Amino acid sequence: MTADTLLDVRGLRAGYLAPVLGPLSFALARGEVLGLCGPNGCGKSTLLAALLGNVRIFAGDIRRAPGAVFSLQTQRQPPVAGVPLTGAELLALTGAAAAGLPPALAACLPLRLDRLSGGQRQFLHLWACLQAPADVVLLDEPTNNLDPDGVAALAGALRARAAGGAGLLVVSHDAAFLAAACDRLLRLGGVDDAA
Ligand SMILES: Nc1ncnc2c1ncn2[C@@H]1O[C@H](COP(=O)(O)OP(=O)(O)OP(=O)(O)O)[C@@H](O)[C@H]1O
Repeated sequence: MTADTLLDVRGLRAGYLAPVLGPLSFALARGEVLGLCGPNGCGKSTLLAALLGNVRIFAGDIRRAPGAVFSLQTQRQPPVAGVPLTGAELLALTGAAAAGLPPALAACLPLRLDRLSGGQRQFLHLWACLQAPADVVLLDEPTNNLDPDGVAALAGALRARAAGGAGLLVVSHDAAFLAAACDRLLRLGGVDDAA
């Protein structure tokens, strides 16, 4: 691992009762946005979970930079119905700064999350993850529910976060978004992946 390497994955096979991905090898460096794509069920979400030690590792090695802090946005938003939590409070919970939020979203910050639209809520949830004080940011389908302006704003925010020194791994089926936001792509195709 070099000084800038945040993650170094070698020959990883991971899954549940049996492996669902790999063997897979790749590295992620500071300042880099790595896109992760591939068909439904090929193991993209499982890979994110494996990086945090949340699924079974059958083979291989995951090396993390010592002391690196990880932030994960999953496809499942936490339930907010009936919870009097505002957008501003959500950002405070993860330590995320509001600076850089698109103005329409910044205007939503004083409002309860359960009174926002699905896209507004999605954007604030992923902003809370993206801008948390982490070295590695893992995002799973962050463009879900976003309109084209939101997708463009998100791509810019990812680039800015990487320029600030983080490393990002972003799962998406949106090829145009990945092309706009990422430095390179890792394509998963099943249990014979090799990168
Ligand atoms: N908790 C689980 N227990 C057992 N198998 C699971 C579990 N979660 C996912 N799987 C299986 O692992 C495989 C990979 O799932 P995963 O969610 O990683 O795919 P994905 O590439 O993220 O898919 P999508 O593009 O649909 O989000 C699938 O065959 C799925 O059925």
